[in-house]
Amino acid sequence: MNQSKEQRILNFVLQNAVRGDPCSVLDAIDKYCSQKEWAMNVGSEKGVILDKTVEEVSPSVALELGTYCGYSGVRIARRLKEGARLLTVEFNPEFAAIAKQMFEFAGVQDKVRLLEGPSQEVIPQLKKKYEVDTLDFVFLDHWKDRYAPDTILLQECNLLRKGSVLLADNVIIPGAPEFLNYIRNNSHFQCTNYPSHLEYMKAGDAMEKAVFLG
Ligand SMILES: CNc1ncnc2c1ncn2[C@@H]1O[C@H](/C=C/CNC(=O)c2cc(-c3ccc(F)cc3)cc(O)c2O)[C@H](F)[C@H]1O
Ligand SMILES: [Mg+2]
Repeated sequence: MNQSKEQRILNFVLQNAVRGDPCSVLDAIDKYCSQKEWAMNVGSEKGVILDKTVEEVSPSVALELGTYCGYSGVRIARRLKEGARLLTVEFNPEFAAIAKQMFEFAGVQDKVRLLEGPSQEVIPQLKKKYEVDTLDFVFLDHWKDRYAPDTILLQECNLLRKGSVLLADNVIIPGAPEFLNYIRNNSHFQCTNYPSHLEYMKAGDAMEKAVFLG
């Protein structure tokens, strides 16, 4: 059975990156996806916005929705302080298996916990099953029409506290109009837009940061 693109990305990392070196893993994925096969990783340009936001927030507990191959999970985990953890949610078993191997090769597996399942089922379990009190940082990068409902669900489950930071990828391409409309017209969130470019392409894209005001 011929391999998937995601398996080819992982193989390229295993053969070209350095085990235990997260930066070399990110560089290998960016090299493969810019030169061989495009893939929907947040990429190096928007990745810097992600890095800066994680450094600014310095989260103890971070959540990622949409693990895919683990690129942004490695990107976030490598910046986490001692004892901090990333919970990342992925419902496609093939992608989850790829991402798990990516985290182990990068050496961030002790900081990352991959939760297999749909976000709408996992989010309500975070407090009881995964011992989360509140989330300091949330990276949204899953199906774009799920950004708004999951942001509402996070609030309904009391997972946000004053100062919790949401960062959403792709608010231009593919776009998340319902999310932008919801979050920018909601007095409980302070929003900032970060113009950038679509990963590995010249087209314009942007990230949106939303700070929960409580
Ligand atoms: C709905 N709840 C979910 N729960 C758990 N895992 C989920 C859930 N929903 C999806 N997943 C999981 O999260 C991932 C989905 C990522 C979706 N990302 C994109 O579509 C996306 C698309 C483009 C793009 C831009 C231009 C173009 F021409 C074509 C594509 C660029 C981007 O940066 C993206 O992030 C994964 F695949 C899915 O199993
Ligand atoms: Mg994305």
